[in-house]
Amino acid sequence: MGNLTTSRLTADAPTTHQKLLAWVEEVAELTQPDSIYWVNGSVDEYARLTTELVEAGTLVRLNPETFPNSFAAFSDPADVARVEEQTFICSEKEADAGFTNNWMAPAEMKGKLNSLFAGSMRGRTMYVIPFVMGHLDAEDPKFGVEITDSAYVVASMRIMARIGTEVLDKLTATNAFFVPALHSVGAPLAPGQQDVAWPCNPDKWIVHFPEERSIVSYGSGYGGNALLGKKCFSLRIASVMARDEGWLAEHMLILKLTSPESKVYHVAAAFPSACGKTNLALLDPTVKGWKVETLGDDINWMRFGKEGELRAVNPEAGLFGVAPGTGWGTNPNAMRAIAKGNSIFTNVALTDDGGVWWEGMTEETPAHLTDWQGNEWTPESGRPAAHPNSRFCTPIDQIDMLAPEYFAPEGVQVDAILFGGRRKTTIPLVTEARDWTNGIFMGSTLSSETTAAAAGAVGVVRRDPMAMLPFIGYNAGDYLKHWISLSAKANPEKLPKIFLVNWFRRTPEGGFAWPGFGENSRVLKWAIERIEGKADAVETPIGFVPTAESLDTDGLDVSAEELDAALAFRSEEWQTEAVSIEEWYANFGEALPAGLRAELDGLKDRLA
Ligand SMILES: Nc1nc2c(ncn2[C@@H]2O[C@H](COP(=O)(O)OP(=O)(O)OP(=O)(O)O)[C@@H](O)[C@H]2O)c(=O)[nH]1
Ligand SMILES: O=C([O-])CC(=O)C(=O)O
Ligand SMILES: [Mn+2]
Repeated sequence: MGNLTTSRLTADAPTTHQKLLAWVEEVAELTQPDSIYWVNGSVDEYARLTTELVEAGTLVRLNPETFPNSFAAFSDPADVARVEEQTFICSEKEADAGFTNNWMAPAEMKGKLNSLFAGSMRGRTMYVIPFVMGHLDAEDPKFGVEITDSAYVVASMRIMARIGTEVLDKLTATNAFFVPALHSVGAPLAPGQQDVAWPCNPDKWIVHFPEERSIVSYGSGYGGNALLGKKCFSLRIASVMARDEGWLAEHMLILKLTSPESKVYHVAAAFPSACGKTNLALLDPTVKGWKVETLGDDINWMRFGKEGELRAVNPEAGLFGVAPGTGWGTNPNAMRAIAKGNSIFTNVALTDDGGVWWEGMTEETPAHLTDWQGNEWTPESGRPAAHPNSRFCTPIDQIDMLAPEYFAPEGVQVDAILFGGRRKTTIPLVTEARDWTNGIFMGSTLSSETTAAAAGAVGVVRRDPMAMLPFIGYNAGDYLKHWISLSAKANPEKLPKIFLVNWFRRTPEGGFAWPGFGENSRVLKWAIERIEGKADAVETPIGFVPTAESLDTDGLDVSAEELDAALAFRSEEWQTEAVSIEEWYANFGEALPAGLRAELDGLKDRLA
């Protein structure tokens, strides 16, 4: 509305932060919303917003007896995953975005975005969400403000991040810097026009300006495209901040492991989207005497501490987990967290008694469901009832096994780093790196089959350095250099050991060679025993792999053939792999750190 004048806006706003006020005014003038609402993050506000979303048909309220205070949303069928093809890093220089990112000159992109956003919020409310990633009482809290015209985004952001009045008050009191994160579903309403349940636009743009540290997202309402505190801020923009400030923003889970001798270890693990982070973070160990507690399931901010130790913090406040495959058998801890309620499910199926269901949730398949597209569904329908990238969004403090250190701004000391991908062949269950640089080599050459978490083909092997391919906010060669140069700050005694893992290798018959999930605790146990100098290993050209006796297989229901298929280093597979790594490294040109080139040369020599 043209009558949202500067003075009225400023008078109503719950802040005196001049930059924030100026930005809110500028966006309102451009996007022309009906009204502006400052999100305070309260329980009452959440109740009101979700009730409105139910009335609008965006949310379905679930049965309060089985899923208290929980809702299901169903997206447009064309808005179900991150859109990597439409994701841009708009640095001043193209070289600073590097070959892994889409790039456009900032001025040109801003021209395009300005025309898309002109009037884009007509007929809608513009919500202003103050948020902080990481702890509000961190030494240097990382503030953001998301402006969005989607109440679904507001409700989801309340689960995923620390938001609202307390954040805004500190942002105002310290006159701190914040990352402006602008989002519109790109579906303005003409006067009297009826809204749809999931407004969005076929034209989608997920844009980052790394020098300005700002984000603009248009056309999608889906998770990673629209909850801008998550991948856009905490990985793409944060990776640039981390490069400049000397830390690491990584796509990693963080877990705490306690051995039978009550020794405490922390493990960080980078796996690409839909490759097992949430599941490992909530693991129910099958090895006796070992305890796992959760710190984070997706994002890890790490820095070297005063004693040269690597410390990790989870900047998020919720889980945005892949629903299919999450079940009472595979991940009971996630199921218990979900059962406490206060969750938003997106693109799952509905049961006849007002609950949710997805493939793999229960052993028995319900006889009748409403699928994620609102159609009648029976086991004979011949299609999945839930979308393969359907998600549960649940507060992290509902996890019974949450480690108390989650609440500590100084984080935890990392003892081991795992890099893992989804590979049918070649990559053994676990390989320990020869040393730190060799471990960075493993991370930089990580590969995985694509999944439903991003739009596009599924099952294609691609290199995904540190599981960060879609999330490095700058030149990937500089990113690898940053990993190497940061290690100079480390206490060599305290550098984590690095391991390459693969839960997804297949037998010749095509099944998974390794049962995965809780059984992955056997691999964690081996890794820790390597750190303690207790477990044996065989040296191969790619690193150290477990001996038959050193991996605890007590009570494991796996045949000798399966175990061999999971564990074996096969020279012929690695001949092919080395060629593929060479091709991958060629993309970096001069930007490839010399130490990593030397690692590849060393591998080739050892394989020859
Ligand atoms: N076979 C097998 N499947 C697994 C294992 N761990 C996870 N999965 C499946 O892989 C899919 C993705 O697992 P998640 O733990 O949600 O993956 P994620 O890395 O957290 O994914 P994002 O949230 O997209 O980043 C689910 O369908 C899981 O059931 C495992 O050890 N073995
Ligand atoms: O970002 C999202 O939409 C979900 C997610 O965790 C991923 O894709 O890695
Ligand atoms: Mn996850």
